[in-house]
Amino acid sequence: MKIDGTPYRSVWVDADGWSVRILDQTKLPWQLDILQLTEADQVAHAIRSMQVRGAPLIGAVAAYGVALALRADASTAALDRAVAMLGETRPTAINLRWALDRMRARLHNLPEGDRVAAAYAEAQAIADDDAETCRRIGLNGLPLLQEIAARKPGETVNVLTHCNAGWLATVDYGTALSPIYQAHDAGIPVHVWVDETRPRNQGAALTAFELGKHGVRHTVIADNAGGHLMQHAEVDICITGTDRVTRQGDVANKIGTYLKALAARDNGIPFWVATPHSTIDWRVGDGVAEIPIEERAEAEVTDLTGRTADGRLETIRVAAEGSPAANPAFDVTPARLVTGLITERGRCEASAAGLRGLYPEAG
Ligand SMILES: CSC[C@@H](O)[C@@H](O)C(=O)COP(=O)(O)O
Repeated sequence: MKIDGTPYRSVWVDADGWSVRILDQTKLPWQLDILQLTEADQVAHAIRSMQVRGAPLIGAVAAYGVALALRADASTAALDRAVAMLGETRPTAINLRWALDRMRARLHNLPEGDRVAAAYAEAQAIADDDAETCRRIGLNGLPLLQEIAARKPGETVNVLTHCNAGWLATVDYGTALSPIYQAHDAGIPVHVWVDETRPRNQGAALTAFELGKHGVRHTVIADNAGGHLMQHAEVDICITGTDRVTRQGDVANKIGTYLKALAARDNGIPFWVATPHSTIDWRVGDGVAEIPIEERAEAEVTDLTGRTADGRLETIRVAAEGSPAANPAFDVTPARLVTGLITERGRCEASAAGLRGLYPEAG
């Protein structure tokens, strides 16, 4: 996708042919900082500190992290160490484990001398696969927005989304935002309600930035506003991304997604979740019981970061001094509240049967 006319992916290999470039997402939308990663430790830090975030993107960046580790030491022990170290950076998004398992499977049995080139090729394949997958998710989600537009000709199609599941969260195009970009490009008058997504404000900062750069009409709302807007017919459809879909169709996503799904159900509004194949965890059934939920630092809740009028980035405390905070970063929306899943293979019911129908070869 583009920023001010320049095309970007959210991760790429530098012109030097080996170092890895990312956009520092802790600085967006205020500064466009491109970081250069040269060691696996830096990749782990980038994922942990959320310089890169979003389930598909952390998988792809971790894959490049393995390549960087092997460049320093191509032994099997180093491969295993890198996979273990990178795999511990964030617990909820299954794409991380999916990408690292794929890297290990590809590289483990190769002679040491062949591993570095093969690691870069595999990481590139993961990144390219993600971009194409997300493009297809857009194509497969587009009819949902076209149907709404056909029901109310000339009127705005209002979509509500949570967190950032756009191109910044993937390698390109995004998941939840991909159908929205397709619809906008096709001339559908789409408008997006952007949940601010406390505590880290990925909606207000990243989704709003992306949509603005693409010229998509949008409005940032407090997380608590969605239910009210739904009650007053201001939302036609909710579309979110996900960090892990279970084989029975439960969906983990950014904290607060579950509450939006409940409000959508109460108001008869379709609640769709866009997911690439790499986000489906066939080993897990009951998402509420089994998906590990990341607990992040209290400071993300007690403090806020933003830009001052004179252009400085500043973090201030908004919670009462001394009050403790809890920060579960994700929640699980049970399949019964999900209208359906949008995948690169098409759309399906959020259920074991629905997923099996699209992925008959799975586990
Ligand atoms: C296509 S991204 C899907 C999810 O990863 C996204 O909705 C989300 O919850 C991201 O959380 P984050 O904590 O910013 O990594």
